[in-house]
Amino acid sequence: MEIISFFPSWVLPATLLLFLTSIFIYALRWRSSSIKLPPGPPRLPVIGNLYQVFGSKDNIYQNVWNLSQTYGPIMLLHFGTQPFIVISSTEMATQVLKTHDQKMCTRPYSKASKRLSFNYMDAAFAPYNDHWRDMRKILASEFLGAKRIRSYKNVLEHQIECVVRSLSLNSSSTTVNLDEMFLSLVNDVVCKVALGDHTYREKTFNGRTLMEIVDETSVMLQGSFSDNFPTFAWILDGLTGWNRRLDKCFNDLDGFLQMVLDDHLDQKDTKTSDQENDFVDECISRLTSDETKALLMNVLSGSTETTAITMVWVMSDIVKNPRVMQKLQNEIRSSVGGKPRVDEADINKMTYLKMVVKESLRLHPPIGFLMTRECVSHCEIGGYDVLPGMKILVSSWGIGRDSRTWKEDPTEFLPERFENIQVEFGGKSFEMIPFGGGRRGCPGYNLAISTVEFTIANLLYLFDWETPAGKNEDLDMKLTREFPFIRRATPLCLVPNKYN
Ligand code: HEM
Repeated sequence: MEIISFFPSWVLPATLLLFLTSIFIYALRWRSSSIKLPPGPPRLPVIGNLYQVFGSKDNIYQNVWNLSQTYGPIMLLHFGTQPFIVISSTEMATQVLKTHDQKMCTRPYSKASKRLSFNYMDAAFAPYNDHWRDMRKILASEFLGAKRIRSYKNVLEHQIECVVRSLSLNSSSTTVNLDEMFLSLVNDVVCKVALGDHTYREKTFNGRTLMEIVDETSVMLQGSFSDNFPTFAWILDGLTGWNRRLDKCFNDLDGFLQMVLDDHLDQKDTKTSDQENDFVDECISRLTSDETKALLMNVLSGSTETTAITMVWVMSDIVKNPRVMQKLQNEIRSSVGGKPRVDEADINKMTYLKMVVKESLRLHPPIGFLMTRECVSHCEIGGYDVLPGMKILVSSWGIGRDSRTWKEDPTEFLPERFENIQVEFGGKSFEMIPFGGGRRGCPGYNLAISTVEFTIANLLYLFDWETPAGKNEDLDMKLTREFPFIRRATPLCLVPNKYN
């Protein structure tokens, strides 16, 4: 008692505060020194590991895969100053997309994704929150729900009919560019189903067609160089003209979609009761205009290129492997009988077709790294710490070729491997993940697969396909060095011969 009264009254609380602060600092130091980050290759100042990923002649997916063979299925790379955790095995992908999904399911901020998603009003780039959940539900019920899928399939059937007619009119020696043909087919279908009218394909805003605007949007969504050098962002993006390009892209996207919304609002009062609401009508009735535009951006940029690129790779893989083409055509032609076209019920009988599409998606997923995720709270993966704010890149390209999972000739195109391996999409298994998984997995995978199967079955039913030189086995399968879509380095040009 006496001792306490000997000191001024502030001394005791101050000592206690000092003591607690020291313990806190010590605990923090101890904690940070005990943090075990994943291994990674040595990095250079400022650019980090960019030179190892973009510096060699191989494609970037192969470069990252090669690094993972040395540093392991979970590694740390720095793109500029930004740390990325790179995942390259089924086991580690299961940890990210299933075990720790809730801690890994937000998307990182970028200037482009914020602007082009109308301030994160969308379902693909929005952070993980209630708004994202609501938008995803609307997408699932109004674009991917049973009623809309029925009309999607009718439109697809009609468009395939148009493609078949135009192919049949060509002479048998005419070469067809399948990259263009598939993109145009998917764009027509998605435009009609999402916007209610396929003539939007021909309309322009500021001199740009919708597809040009969507293309540019996909490019800008990859972000700017400065995303990896945030300290210099304002100088780099200003000097390189990137800010101006983003402004133009946003103005075109916003302007075009506003035109679509205005058309729908104008027609609202003249619609008769037997005319069904299209996707835009449904969105307008329950969302703000920015939310509607953001969701339309997701549908247009998320479904068109991805589906068309998949069709190009499936067709390339089939043509490159005459044995597979023959076996597949036998299956299709015997399932359909003598009918003029393949219908949906026939597809259910075609087990080999399903294996072929899976095998192509395994070797050629159109998106080589899943859309970047960001860790929201500390977790441990493969014995390493992953810290909040770190970005996560999952290599679907590498995982599909991993010899630990795909033991039999992993780089060979061998659809029969699926006779013994059960693989399902939608986050049920992670041996191959072309559609990602977990909460942020692709909601459109069923629609995409059925579109690809139906289109390919019809084209193989009605035509035999060969390369202009007639040597199908020699088809070049090189990839572009582009990011994020994995495309063929050269367009797929083939000659269709009508099958009688
Ligand atoms: C072959 C075609 C397609 C492929 C390969 C594909 C692939 C992907 C991938 C890899 C992701 C990221 C998943 C993740 O982070 O785990 C994704 C997300 C997404 N996809 Fe697809 N996709 C395709 C078709 C479609 C279609 C037809 C739609 C229809 C609207 C669609 C809408 C979306 C949306 C909205 C997201 C964001 C999901 C979220 O963040 O919650 N995709 N897709």
